[in-house]
Amino acid sequence: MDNSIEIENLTKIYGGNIKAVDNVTLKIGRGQVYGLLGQNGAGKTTLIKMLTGILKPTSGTAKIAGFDLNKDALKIRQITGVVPQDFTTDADLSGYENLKLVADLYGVPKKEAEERIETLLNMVDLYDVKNRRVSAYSGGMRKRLELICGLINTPEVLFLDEPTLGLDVTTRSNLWKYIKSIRDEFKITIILTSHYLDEVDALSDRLSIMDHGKIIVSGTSDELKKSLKGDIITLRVKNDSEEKIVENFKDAIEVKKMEMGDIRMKVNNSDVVLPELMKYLASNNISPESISIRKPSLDEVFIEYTGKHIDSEQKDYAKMMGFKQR
Ligand SMILES: Nc1ncnc2c1ncn2[C@@H]1O[C@H](COP(=O)(O)OP(=O)(O)OP(=O)(O)O)[C@@H](O)[C@H]1O
Repeated sequence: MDNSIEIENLTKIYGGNIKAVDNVTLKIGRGQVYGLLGQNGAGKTTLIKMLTGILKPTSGTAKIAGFDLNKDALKIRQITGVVPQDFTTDADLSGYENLKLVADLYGVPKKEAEERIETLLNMVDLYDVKNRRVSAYSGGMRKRLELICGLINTPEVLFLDEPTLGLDVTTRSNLWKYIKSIRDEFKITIILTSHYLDEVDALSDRLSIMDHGKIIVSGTSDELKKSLKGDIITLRVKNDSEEKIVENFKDAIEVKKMEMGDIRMKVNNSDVVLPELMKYLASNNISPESISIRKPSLDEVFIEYTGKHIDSEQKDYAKMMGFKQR
């Protein structure tokens, strides 16, 4: 497949010792939605900033639509669109005025800009409110406006950094509809960073899991789920019983104590192991607080490859506390 992005050994070290992006090598095919999944602090934003020419890499290189990051940063800025995490639109201006401003910044000729703005506003169902001040938009409407601001220069590659961060569940899935229609209509490459598993699952053709600045694993969501092989039993018991259970079931494909007191057991066949487990708990007078069986999900994939939960809620709260709104 024709690649839209080719990254080679890209590294960013902040202040001499914070390795935010660590030797990333990755190829991203043209016309795909590519998900970068990782906890806050995994290095996703830093990677995007380098790929859009905003931040200079410490070492390594990348080509965006054939342009070299270290030589053609200006050109890269012209052919990419970025929708950052924080709002960039001006709340005191109308939706239309914001779009016009961005079009002017990119030097889009007047007539072309008018046509493009109209098409984009219709695409995300904002045409009827185009003259309303952005301060009167809902969070979802404003995000839709931000989304099309990133498309004004008809980019070859669109970067969406946590596009639905802080939005409620309904608004988030509503926004997914628009992201899908952008992909289908414009046939551009979309790089999407997110710490929402369902979002990356629903939107990405392929994805990479990032952790501590590194790409841990890449593939389609199905490939990654299939790579897990086996059912997952998650069990929560009182603390002093955990070690005994882990020891007793050490012949499972994998058994380990997780953070928050869970025991995670990967087994070939949960239909066989579950009755054994229940028998063991009963005969040892251990009453489980909770027990669940799951076929591999993207959540399990994340745990398998990073050794931890993605823990969205806590991070959302942290994010919301510092969420910039004008
Ligand atoms: N300007 C900066 N100076 C110093 N350290 C930074 C800077 N920007 C980011 N970092 C650090 O680099 C690491 C990666 O941050 P980055 O923002 O790229 O992660 P992320 O996965 O995008 O998370 P988030 O979604 O919170 O932005 C973190 O440890 C972060 O604290």
